Amino acid sequence: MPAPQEFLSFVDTNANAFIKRLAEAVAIPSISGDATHRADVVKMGEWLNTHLKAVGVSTQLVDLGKHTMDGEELNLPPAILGRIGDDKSKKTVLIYGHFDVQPANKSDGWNTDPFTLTIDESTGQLIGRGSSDDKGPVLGWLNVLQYHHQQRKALPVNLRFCFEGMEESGSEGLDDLVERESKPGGWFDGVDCVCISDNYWLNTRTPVLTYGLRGLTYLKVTVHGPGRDLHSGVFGRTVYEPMTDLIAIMSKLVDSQGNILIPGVDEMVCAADEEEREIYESLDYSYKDIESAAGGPVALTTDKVDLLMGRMRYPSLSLHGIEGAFSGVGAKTVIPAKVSGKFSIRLVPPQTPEIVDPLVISYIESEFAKLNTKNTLTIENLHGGKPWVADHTHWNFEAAKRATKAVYGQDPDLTREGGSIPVTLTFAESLKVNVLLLPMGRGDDGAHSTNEKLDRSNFIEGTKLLGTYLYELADIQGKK
Ligand SMILES: NCC(=O)N[C@@H](Cc1c[nH]cn1)C(=O)O
Ligand SMILES: [Zn+2]
Ligand SMILES: [Zn+2]
Repeated sequence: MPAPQEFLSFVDTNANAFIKRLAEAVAIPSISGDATHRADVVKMGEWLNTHLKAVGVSTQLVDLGKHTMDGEELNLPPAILGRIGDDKSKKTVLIYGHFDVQPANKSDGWNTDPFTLTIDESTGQLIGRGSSDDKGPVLGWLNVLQYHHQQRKALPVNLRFCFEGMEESGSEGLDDLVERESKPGGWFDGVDCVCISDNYWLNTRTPVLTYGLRGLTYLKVTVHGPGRDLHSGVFGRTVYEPMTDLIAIMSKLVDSQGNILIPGVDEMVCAADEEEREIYESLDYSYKDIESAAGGPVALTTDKVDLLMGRMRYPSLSLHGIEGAFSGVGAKTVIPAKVSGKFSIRLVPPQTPEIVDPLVISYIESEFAKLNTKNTLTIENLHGGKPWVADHTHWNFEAAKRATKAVYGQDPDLTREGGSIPVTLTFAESLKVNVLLLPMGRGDDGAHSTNEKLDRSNFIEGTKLLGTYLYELADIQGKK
């Protein structure tokens, strides 16, 4: 059953109203990683809940309890469960998305206010934090629902929803909820497949379906010693300096070619053979795509296969920042008393945080011991998640392939994503069904970066894609 022409025309006719709704969502700075914005994450959840109910979805806000962030105890933002349709003759699809965003300040280098959706009429870009990750895709589902509700059309499948407000901060509390609701009689009982729209095309041209995600382990290494910050003229060359020790440690984690220096971590992953390299060779990609998305000529290599494998099938270690270090303007001559280095490792099968963390911790401790310092070291895991790989020959992917061909007139590339959505594996394992990643945005959207954008055409055609996928699912031979 192809998507009705009436649906496709409805999306075109209502495009400006959909963009206006996206602007409302972007205006709520729902930054999950910043305690001062916790009320905004809750507000964003309430906004989404109201909009879901307005298009006929029955919802429930679920309290996920409390957590501690930066030493402060906070209420976790409630998750939203939704359901619409209970027709036993139809497939039941679970949709996941998140309504929290990464931090953003104009001073980071944004050309516009990050929380005011700015429409660049010359390029068609909708610029604002969360436009692509993940408010645009979540609102894409609202757009699909609006058509069916307003035009009194039955959906081709039953839908279940799970939206959370902590994805950018480790999805705390969500695994327990998913495991509980996947049991018989739970909210997700009867789900036949899962669809997540929360990643990106590889480039700006070719739509993709994604069948893998890297896992993550995020670590914080703290070095402290002096009782307070010190004057470097008075104390320099007389005391062990925490920042010097931390930089020594951080510099031994990864080299400038991206090789992970922690013994056993890179070695855990087998090398790709020729047959596997051919899979990457077939993808529409060039080092120029990564350089234009990165905004500079900084690719590690011009070899497309090595670049793609670096992103999709090998682990990577990135240094993110140093808390407690002097970072202001001017030339403060301070010796910081306590500094914390933050870094993460993207993991691929067979790596998990449980396997990799002990290697990292024992390596850092042994390197720290070599420094012969009197300072003290502590290592914490801030959060993590396992990698995930799915069967891309499943009917769930086949439906998405047909939908992509119908909307974009081209076959999608099949990719593994370099990022992480930890709950994906939880869905796959708890429900024992296929999970599909069906991205809306392009590879140069700048998710997590400055000037994040979603192209107007990706929002509008992407909405058509999500709706068309539901019609193709209804049609396809599979369970039900
Ligand atoms: N769009 C998915 C995404 O951006 N996921 C994050 C998850 C995360 C983990 N810790 C902080 N964020 C990612 O960085 O891959
Ligand atoms: Zn996301
Ligand atoms: Zn993200």
